[in-house]
Amino acid sequence: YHMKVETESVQSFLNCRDDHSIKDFDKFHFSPRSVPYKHMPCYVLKMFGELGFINTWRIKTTTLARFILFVKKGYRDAPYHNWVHAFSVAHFAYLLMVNLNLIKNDYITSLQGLAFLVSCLCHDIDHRGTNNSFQTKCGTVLASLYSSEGSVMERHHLAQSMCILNTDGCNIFESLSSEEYSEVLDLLRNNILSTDLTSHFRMAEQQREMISAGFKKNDPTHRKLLLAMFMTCCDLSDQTKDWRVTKKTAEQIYDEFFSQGDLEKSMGTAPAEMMDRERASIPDLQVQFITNLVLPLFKNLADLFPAAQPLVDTIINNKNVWKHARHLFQEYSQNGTKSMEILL
Ligand SMILES: Cc1nc2ccc(C(=O)N[C@]34C[C@H]5C[C@H](C[C@H](C5)C3)C4)cc2n2c(-c3ccccc3Cl)nnc12
Ligand SMILES: [Mg+2]
Repeated sequence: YHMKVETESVQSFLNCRDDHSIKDFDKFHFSPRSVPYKHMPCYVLKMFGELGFINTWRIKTTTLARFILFVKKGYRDAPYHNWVHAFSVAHFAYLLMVNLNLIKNDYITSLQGLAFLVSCLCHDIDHRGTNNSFQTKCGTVLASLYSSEGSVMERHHLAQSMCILNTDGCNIFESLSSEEYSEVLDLLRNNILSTDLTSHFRMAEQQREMISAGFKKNDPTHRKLLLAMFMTCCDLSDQTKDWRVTKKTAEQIYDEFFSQGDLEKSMGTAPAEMMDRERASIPDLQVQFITNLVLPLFKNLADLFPAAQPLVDTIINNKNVWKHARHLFQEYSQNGTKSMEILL
């Protein structure tokens, strides 16, 4: 059996070298969800290589390969919060570093870049398809562990990531010096905890001020705010792709949300509107989410990096499609059509 697992896992790292069907992998418009599922681990390895992390941080390829497979295995088969989501979030981190030359123009150091990519890959490990308020409301084990500090799920994702790093043959940071090691773990913690949207709302104001006052490259607070901003951009990067991608993502997210709402109803608690399939209007919720969260965030990014402006334009396009879809939904949902099917 072990032989089978080993050969299978080795196999999953060989086949992207000869996969010439993938073009534009380095471009903002590329959808990482179009990469064949079985090639994803190999493309993660490729991203580490292209960014120079394997050489700079003396990462053993076998260790990195094993780490990637353990991270992949750490994800559950949730409708949205699964390995494909993790791969797409990590891919956007790669796109930011490559297209905005973040390390070359020393917006971030190579160590911060390494931590950034690893954080994206690990940021939702072992997600159960239910959010923080569900953990606290239903008194789950994770809530008993972390609800006093908040960001319950994010603390669990961090804990799971640490477990993998402490697993034999998986510690990709083993060649780092002790101060580099403690810095990279600190970065992992800050990055993963910053993917809690509640804390994003708190930092959004400071990010706005930082951008308008002028970003200072050697200001440690600015660095922290910038990395937190990047993490949220990666987490929401499906919004920067064409309509088909954002529509499919919405289907997966509301599949998860509505299942949580059903669960809450069966437990006798009333779900939030966005979790309640009887009350939620997906186009309205998406217009709000894009207006209140996604657009301000990517406008900040484009203010600092003009090369990111096309992302803002795509987001505005998608928002207009949702606005246009709103009245289509009202018309169709009268006669019970499963609303998302009406959208091309
Ligand atoms: C397309 C899309 N729509 C989304 C609509 C809504 C929410 C959402 O959690 N809203 C909030 C709204 C307020 C203040 C906080 C805490 C709660 C109360 C719930 C956030 C997320 C959405 N989201 C995400 C996403 C990003 C990070 C974590 C989890 C997810 Cl699901 N990624 N893509 C999307
Ligand atoms: Mg998360």
